[in-house]
Amino acid sequence: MHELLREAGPVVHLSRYDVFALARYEEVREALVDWQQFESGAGVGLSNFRKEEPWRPPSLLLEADPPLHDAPRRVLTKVLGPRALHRLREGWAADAEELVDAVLEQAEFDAVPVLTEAFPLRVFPDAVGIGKEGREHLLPYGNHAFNAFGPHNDLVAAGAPRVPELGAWVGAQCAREALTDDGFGAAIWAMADRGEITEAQAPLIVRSLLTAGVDTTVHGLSAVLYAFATHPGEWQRLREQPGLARVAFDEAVRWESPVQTFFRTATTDVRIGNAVIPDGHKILMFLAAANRDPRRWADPDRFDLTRDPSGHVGFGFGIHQCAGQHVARLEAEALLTALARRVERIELTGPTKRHHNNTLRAWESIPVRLVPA
Ligand code: HEM
Ligand SMILES: CC(C)Cc1ccc(C(=O)O)cc1
Repeated sequence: MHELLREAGPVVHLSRYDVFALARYEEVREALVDWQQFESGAGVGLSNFRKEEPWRPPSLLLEADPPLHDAPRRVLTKVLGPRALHRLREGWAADAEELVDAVLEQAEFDAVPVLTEAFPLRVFPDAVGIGKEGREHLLPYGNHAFNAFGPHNDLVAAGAPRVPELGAWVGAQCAREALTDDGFGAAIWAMADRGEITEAQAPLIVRSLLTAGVDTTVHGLSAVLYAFATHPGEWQRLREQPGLARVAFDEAVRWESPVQTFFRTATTDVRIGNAVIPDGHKILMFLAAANRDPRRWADPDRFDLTRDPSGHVGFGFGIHQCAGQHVARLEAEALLTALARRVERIELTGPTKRHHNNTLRAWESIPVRLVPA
């Protein structure tokens, strides 16, 4: 389907929702970079916040344009910066080794609940500094948030009944008194003390971490695990060169694109090629199609560790490029390094199952056998 969209032209009008689709690498990258003509402030889903009430108060990063976007972004860039991640590195590596040693006791298991869900849920909530109770709310909350970027279909309807409870729990975790004093959350509140942001903005910035930081890495880790289970030659390459773990994750994010699509809104009549996108219309960006555009990538459908995946749009591009990409990469590096040292081969032991979501390319089940090294 992505091929069809790419070949139909630089812009494709999808009449069902009256949106303008971009599926080629150049056009997607340019739309992501051109925040003035393609705004985020009207929402990055199908819903236009200028016409419809958002399902929750808009994000101060994702759903904001400069200048409102600037201070919250500066804060998250610092809070999720190299120094903060350096402090987490050793602990996350040890946690990953412990988890992998434990799963190697089992001959066969479903890698999704046991590994790719378990690891992010083991390290990330503690890194944010939220309480131990109720963490089972995180995945369904994120799952609904990602569905909510799409049309009001059965997936959104299925999640709607739990929104009040999930939203209340997530909101409560963002309060200063709910957070430990050593996590990302406390660091965000400390920025409010320094006047970099207001006290009113602090909880919403913590909410961004809880919304964007769990389901994405769960499905990103599932994607890289599935890639290695189906490409044994690449797994051997990683075992020979464990330093390839980080680039392997980026190649998996390019190849699978856990975040498949999201939108921008035209702030004027925008000309692309010989098409004009009328002011106020939604633009749907197909990241996965851009990440496999033969105009940009040689042999695009191949998961290939010898490729340089930099420049992929799986984490977005430009001023909204993923603020947590280094957190995601550190999680992946920890888990992949622990696996590469201990596992000779990853084998699928049964049919895999997808988890359907309006935005995420997600996994329900990946049954595997890990052959110990
Ligand atoms: C594999 C994992 C991940 C993927 C594929 C991913 C993907 C993305 C993408 C495509 C965007 C751009 C959205 C846009 O341009 O409108 C984005 C933004 C963002 N991501 Fe990630 N993300 C991941 C993990 C994370 C994590 C772990 C965190 C938090 C620690 C996070 C926090 C954010 C935030 C706050 C934004 C908004 C940035 C802004 O608007 O300035 N993400 N992410
Ligand atoms: C790919 C993006 C749409 C992921 C995402 C979700 C939510 C937020 C937030 O700020 O709540 C930020 C980023």
